Amino acid sequence: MEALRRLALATGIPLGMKRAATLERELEGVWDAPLAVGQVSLSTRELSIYYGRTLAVDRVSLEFRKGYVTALIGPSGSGKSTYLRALNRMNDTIPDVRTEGQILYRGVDINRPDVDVRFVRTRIGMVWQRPNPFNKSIYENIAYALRFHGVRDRAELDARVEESLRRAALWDEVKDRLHQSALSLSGGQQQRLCIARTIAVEPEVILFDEPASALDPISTAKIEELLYELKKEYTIVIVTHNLQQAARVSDYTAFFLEGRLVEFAPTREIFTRPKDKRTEDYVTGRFG
Ligand SMILES: Nc1ncnc2c1ncn2[C@@H]1O[C@H](COP(=O)(O)OP(=O)(O)OP(=O)(O)O)[C@@H](O)[C@H]1O
Repeated sequence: MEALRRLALATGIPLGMKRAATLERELEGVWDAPLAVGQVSLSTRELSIYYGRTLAVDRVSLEFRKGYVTALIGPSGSGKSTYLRALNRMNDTIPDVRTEGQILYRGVDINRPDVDVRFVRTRIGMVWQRPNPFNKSIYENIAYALRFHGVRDRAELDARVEESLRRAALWDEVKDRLHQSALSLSGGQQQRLCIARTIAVEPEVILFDEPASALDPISTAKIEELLYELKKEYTIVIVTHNLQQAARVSDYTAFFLEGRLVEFAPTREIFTRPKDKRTEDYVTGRFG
């Protein structure tokens, strides 16, 4: 039970959840249909999020497309992380949070109480700021998540562990030490292992909450290269404080200020000819 509790904390997959399957039924034949690059996989309409009575995100509407990285930027406290966490219902784990408006995954609203958040989090994965591997072997970090999702066959487990590690650009560094503790890896390797663990359950969208802010420059560069590779197959949303990083890795940028979305545009436009004076002041370092 303790192990399951830890898995729930690390992956956001809640315990003891009855599989309501409402969402799976609604999305039958839809969620696993291939999505072309450029199609919207996730969006929000007028999404507002309150902590108690405090409004942290104010009526934000945005669209996230397959094959692209969207960066969420803005000063501290502008609501980026709160918004990101809402996208796979991770705020449900925080007491007193209220979310209004729609979160549409392939056009179906997942911001409803009858939705199985476990299914949501399988489709929409999350990578946290600090690498959080389990205190288990490298292999088990991934196999464990797969078993939780019903994969039992040893050959299939081996193949999916290898494929996930390859996609996370970690295989060559760990293939000879798969059964060593994940905690023996460097911080950057641990973060790529967490990415491999997220990829293993085959999500469509990956949410990154400042994935490189705890890493050294070389590890950061590896994560950025990886984002470039991953975006070919996924829809990626990343919160970053690092404006150069947003400019390097993202295709679209959303600028948040005081809980509101000020501007959303192709990254190049946000950084070279923003429409809003506040965006310009922020990206040129006049505040924040
Ligand atoms: N668990 C919480 N309980 C109460 N208020 C919270 C909680 N988390 C965030 N807030 C508040 O919500 C607002 C938005 O915070 P959030 O962390 O989403 O902003 P952010 O833009 O991601 O900031 P940072 O870049 O510093 O992480 C802030 O006013 C913050 O104090």
